[in-house]
Order: sequence, then C-alpha cells, then structure tokens
Amino acid sequence: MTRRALITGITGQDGAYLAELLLAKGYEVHGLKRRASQFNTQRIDHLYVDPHTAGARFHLHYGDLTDATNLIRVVQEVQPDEIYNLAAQSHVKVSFDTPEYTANADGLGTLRLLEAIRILKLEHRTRFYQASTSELYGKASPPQNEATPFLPQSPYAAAKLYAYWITRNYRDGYGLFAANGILFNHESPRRGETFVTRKITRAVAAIELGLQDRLYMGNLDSLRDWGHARDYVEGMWRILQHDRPDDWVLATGEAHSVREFVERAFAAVGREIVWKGRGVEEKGIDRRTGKLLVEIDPRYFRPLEVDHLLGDPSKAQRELGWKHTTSFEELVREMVLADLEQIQREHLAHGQLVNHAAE
Ligand SMILES: Nc1nc2c(ncn2[C@@H]2O[C@H](COP(=O)(O)OP(=O)(O)O[C@H]3O[C@H](CO)[C@@H](O)[C@H](O)[C@@H]3O)[C@@H](O)[C@H]2O)c(=O)[nH]1
Repeated sequence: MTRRALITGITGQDGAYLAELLLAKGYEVHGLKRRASQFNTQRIDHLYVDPHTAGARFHLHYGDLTDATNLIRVVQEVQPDEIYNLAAQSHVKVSFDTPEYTANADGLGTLRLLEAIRILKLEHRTRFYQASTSELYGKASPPQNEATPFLPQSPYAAAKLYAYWITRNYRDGYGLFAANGILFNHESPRRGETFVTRKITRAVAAIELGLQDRLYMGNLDSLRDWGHARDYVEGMWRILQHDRPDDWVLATGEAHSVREFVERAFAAVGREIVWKGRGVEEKGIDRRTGKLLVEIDPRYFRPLEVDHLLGDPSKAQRELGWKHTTSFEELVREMVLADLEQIQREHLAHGQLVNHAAE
C-alpha cells in the first residue's frame, strides 16, 4: 500500500526538502498551500505533476491553518498516514509586529489539525509531526536538550509553546501518535531571504557581483546552532517512524555567532573582514581594499533577543540513528555559491537586483 503524507507549509524550505524525500521513498505526497496574489511555489515547481497524469503522487490543496473547516475537509479527502505540520508564521521579528496572527496560525493552527484528526476518527491511522523549535528555549542556558525548561522570548516562541504542549496533551490524553521535533536553526539555499543566513549570503553574492554596496545587520553577537535543512527533514521522517511518539531535539551540537557567519560568507569569495568600533557603531571593513562592507542598523534588533542556542542531539543520535551530515563551513559555502549563481540569473532576467531582505 502506498503511504500518504500531508505536509502543511509545503511551499517553504523544509516542505520542499521533505516532499522530495517522501516522494523518493515512494509516498503519495499532499501539500497544503495558501492562496497568494503572487506565485509562491518556486521551491516545489520541479515536483509538480499534472493531476491528469496516471499515477501522479504529488498533489497540492489550497488551505490555511487559520481555517478549521478547510483543514477538516483536506484531512478527510487525503486520509493521511502521516501529517507534518510545518506551516507557520515563522519569522521571529515579524511575530512582534503580528502577534495575534502568529498565535492564530502557529498556536491554534496546530490545535485545529489535531482536532481534525479526532473529529475524523483518524487517531489510530494518522501520525502527527509538530514543527517545534529551539526558540522555545529562549533564555535557557546552553546546551539545551529535551529536559531543558522552556523560556520563550517572542510572540512566535509563545505561540509555538502552546503548539508543543497541545501536541503532547493530545498524545497523552487521546493516544495519538503525536511527536514534537525541537529543531535548531536549519538553513539552505532555499532559506527565506529575510532570515539572517540567507540575507548574508545574498548580500555577499550581490556585493561580489557589484550590485550592492554593503550589508546592514542587527545583533552580530547571537549564537546559533546552524545545520542544513536537508539533514533535518530526514530527522522529521525518522521521528514518525519510531515505535513510540516522543519529543526530539535535532541539532548539530555546535554554535557560531552571526558575526562568524558574516566572516565565513565573505571568506567564501576570498574577502577578509576586519571589525572596527563597538555596538551600533561597529563596522566590517574589507582588509584588502579598505572598503566598508558591513554596518549595523538598529532596525534589525528585536525587542527581546535569544542569545545562545546550542542543541544537544544525543537522544536523536542514540534512538533514531540521526546525525547531521553537513558542517557549518560546508553550509555557508553552499549558500554563497548558490546565491552567486541565482543573483546572476536574476540580474540577467530583470536587469536589477530584487531585494526582500527588510527584516
Ligand atoms: N533576520 C535577521 N536576523 C538578524 C539580523 N541581524 C542579526 N540577526 C540575528 O540573527 C539571529 C538569527 O535570526 P533568524 O535567522 O531570523 O532566525 P531565528 O530568529 O533564530 O529563528 C529561526 O530559527 C528558529 C529555530 O531556532 C525557527 O523556529 C524560526 O522559525 C526561524 O527559522 C537572531 O539572533 C537575530 O537577532 C538581520 O538583519 N536579520
């Protein structure tokens, strides 16, 4: 029997990698996508199959985590063996501007999906994966593992805390196979352009190609545990194949500062950055040419910051046999090289640089 998966957030970075993985494993993959005035399917266009094609295993459904009746109907139609809830308003800084929407989509959206499973009496058929996050740890001291108490520091993290707990409550109360993957930051060339890694690699590529002068940054001191998204979707799948539902940290076990990410990204194109000044006066200068390349813009600071995320993935390693395979250095390099190619292509097509990195 072909297994069926429903992925919410299929148009995002993780949704695209997970869809590829599940298709390669022989699954029938259904994805939920929001209607938008502009095309938002670039990351999955290569997977699209005309639904009239015999044996098509990739299907998209319109939907939204804020729309309960829609979710119930889609779950009823698909009758999934596995649901991966990856949809969210996932930008931490944006959540300070849109806290109510973030709570609705990220918190209540998770509840709506769990309720859909119950209403349709799929408790014994459908396994549920919740995209929980290292942002839950917030101010908790590193390293963080499954037993570390959560101290969320944003509307996004507070909404995800509700989602984490309601997933556990439905597991314990109703016997659902409902699991939380507590994923630390994971990036790739498909990362959204307003997250810090992609913002940096796009800027480095654009500067290198002479299309941009400099990069404006927020807090350079944050430490993050950055891995490659392709490794992490493999972990999500393993979490749902385990013999019991549980909560799992996926991380590399290595933390680097935002400053270090900037340095490595410029190093990938042969530039060395030297830092001058402190705080908002800090500047990144190209050692060879003396050119000012990085400046601080306080607009990118958040009302609350998460200073240090460093995951301890030993449980996932021991019990799921999961481990990251891409190093920090390889990740940065892959992203810079991909952006050099992509920006060259965009520039040829539009004659100008398209810049979305406003957050
Ligand atoms: N986005 C952004 N972040 C900046 C900038 N300058 C400094 N930073 C710092 O870079 C760090 C990482 O920011 P993001 O890349 O936006 O990611 P995040 O806040 O860590 O959240 C991401 O990872 C979580 C997992 O821990 C995810 O849950 C979340 O959805 C998101 O993907 C933060 O400390 C942020 O303050 C900037 O110009 N833009």
